[in-house]
Amino acid sequence: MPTLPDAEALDRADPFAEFRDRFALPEGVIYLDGNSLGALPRSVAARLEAVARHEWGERLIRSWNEADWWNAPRRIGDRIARLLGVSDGEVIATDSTSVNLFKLIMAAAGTRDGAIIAEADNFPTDTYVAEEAARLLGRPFRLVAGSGMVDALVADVAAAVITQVNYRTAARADIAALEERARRHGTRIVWDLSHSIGAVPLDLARDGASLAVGCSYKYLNGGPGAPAWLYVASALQAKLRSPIAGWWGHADAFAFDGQYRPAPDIARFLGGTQPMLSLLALEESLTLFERVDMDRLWAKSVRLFDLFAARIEALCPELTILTPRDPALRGSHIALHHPDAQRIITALIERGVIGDYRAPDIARFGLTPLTLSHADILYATGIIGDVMASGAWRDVAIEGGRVT
Ligand SMILES: Cc1ncc(COP(=O)(O)O)c(C=O)c1O
Ligand SMILES: Nc1c(O)cccc1C(=O)C[C@H](N)C(=O)O
Repeated sequence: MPTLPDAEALDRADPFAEFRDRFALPEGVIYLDGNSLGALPRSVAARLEAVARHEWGERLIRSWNEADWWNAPRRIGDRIARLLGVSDGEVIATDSTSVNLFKLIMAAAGTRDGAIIAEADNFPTDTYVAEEAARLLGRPFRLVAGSGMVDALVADVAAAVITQVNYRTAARADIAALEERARRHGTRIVWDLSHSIGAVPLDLARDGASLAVGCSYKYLNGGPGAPAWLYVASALQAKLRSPIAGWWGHADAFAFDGQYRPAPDIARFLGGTQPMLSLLALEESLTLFERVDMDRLWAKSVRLFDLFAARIEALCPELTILTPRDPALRGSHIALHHPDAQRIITALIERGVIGDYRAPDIARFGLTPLTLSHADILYATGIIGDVMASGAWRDVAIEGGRVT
């Protein structure tokens, strides 16, 4: 079993060690939930203060032009595009993931007849939105097990919603293989990359993906409720129509034209006025990624996972690792099965190890390479081992409350 000297040796060779100080993490906490809400980058707090006091407080409405607020969704989209492996002008930062899913499913399914399908084991918002889109369009709707998606991409399917990294198990789908199959049948896939972006290396252009959405408050550290993003490959942009025709998506917004004409480009997927404070917080957090090589970041995630998994296997025979062991088949969190996962997570949070619980029986731990050291994993797994060996979790009262 790996021990502290092993972890310290890995920390000495860690190319991302300097990033930890860029985050404002509280003392006495090992934060293993960056896959749900990313930690606060110190520079984001400073930027928010400057934007509020100066750009809003002093420059007032002039900041739409002077501080280029108006172009923030595109500007931030271009930064996100680099993490997706696509080009400038193909991504826009806006709305929530749920709203962006709605826009892209309606747009994609609107180009041809056919059913809408979604994964039965996906994060519920994806299935809710897909089913409602099918109802609005009068199309058949089918739920498919994630593992059955390849076979489900058949000729009568207009659009499929697929999440690359599953929110519970972290199992990772093969974008290139699914796109290849979808192309053969003229089906469009809307990818949800909420648990992928900023965690696993992505190359959507190479893999043939043309539509995607995702969150910014997880591995991108954009803050609670940070604006999400959407990607539409440039070749498709003029062919797809957003179901939300708002003035920010108009070809000439300041003409205040009575007739809606969608912008010719990615801006047609904007609705109304965008949340500037949140967008600029996200813009600031993305500066962290400017100097991050995603392959190297992923290599650190793999080291953190291997360390975590080896220690859990040695210390906690009652916990079963649900996440695939092959790095090519998973994302950057680890899921452990136990019938009393909620009590265990609550006991760990009381001891400063913050992970989360997903009903009914999964304990989830995010392995975010920018904020975690290998020694953190050593200490955290040591505490998990103590809680399991002592049975301390059995005394935890669950009072109808939820653990997010
Ligand atoms: C796969 C996936 N999609 C979407 C969401 C959330 O969407 P929204 O930002 O609209 O709440 C989450 C997590 O909250 C998620 O895990
Ligand atoms: N988006 C969240 C929220 O608004 C409240 C609590 C948690 C979340 C999450 O991000 C959940 C997360 N997508 C998950 O993977 O379970």
